[in-house]
Amino acid sequence: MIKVDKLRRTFGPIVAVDSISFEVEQGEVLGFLGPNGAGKSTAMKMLACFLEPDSGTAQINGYDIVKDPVNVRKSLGYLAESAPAYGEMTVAGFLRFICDARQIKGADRKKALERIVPMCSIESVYHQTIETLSKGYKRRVGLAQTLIHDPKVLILDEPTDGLDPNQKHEVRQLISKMAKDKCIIVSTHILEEVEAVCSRTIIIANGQIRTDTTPKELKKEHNGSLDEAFRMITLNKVKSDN
Ligand SMILES: Nc1ncnc2c1ncn2[C@@H]1O[C@H](COP(=O)(O)OP(=O)(O)OP(=O)(O)O)[C@@H](O)[C@H]1O
Repeated sequence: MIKVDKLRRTFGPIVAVDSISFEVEQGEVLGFLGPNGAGKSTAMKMLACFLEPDSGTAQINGYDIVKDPVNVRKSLGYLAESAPAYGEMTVAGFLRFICDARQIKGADRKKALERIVPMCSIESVYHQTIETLSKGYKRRVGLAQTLIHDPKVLILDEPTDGLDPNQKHEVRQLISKMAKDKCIIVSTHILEEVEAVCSRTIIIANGQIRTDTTPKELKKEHNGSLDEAFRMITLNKVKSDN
């Protein structure tokens, strides 16, 4: 469902994403791990057609991100790192706006909203303006926006950022519940999140893929500690670069 082929992006002299290739199948939740500035968000933005690659490409649900971005956007839900939402809109107004943009109308709209509002636990803030919401609720509204058209592919950039432990747990459960029918990439700094929701993990550092394995294997190879695995895999290379 996701096939990434030598995707590369630079910003002036900075190589943010350095020719990465990987595939993700339906039913997989791929954890995208890496230190600050590793290139995770840049890679996700390219997959979601928010940023053009310098070279390379990717197929999402069979559509090419360079040649067919409209169909790519229809096939996927993308939660950006700091989900952009219009502060002055109410949650209800914002979700109606997203439905308009995605051409979800009439009975389908009613069904979509009845599904998504309880799913993301935003009933209590539904008529509140977005600028007055706490960080956690803003994140949940972002998640509702991402899921409203029930896309096959989900690209979630730090979906639990800003949530309290209960909300983190809820969102992880939600991701696990959806996983069977979808193809999901989740970026995170939280190693326990990788264990909780990911069937596979890619560690990226300096724009390159350092490892592509299961969280279980990764732990096994590093004395039962994902923390150590992360440090060894990311810091080692930084040391040898310097
Ligand atoms: N618009 C931009 N202009 C210039 N440099 C950028 C831009 N976006 C990203 N970069 C640079 O590209 C590199 C990768 O950034 P990116 O945001 O993809 O990393 P990340 O792994 O998502 O980091 P974090 O975990 O901190 O969110 C960094 O060196 C960053 O400064």
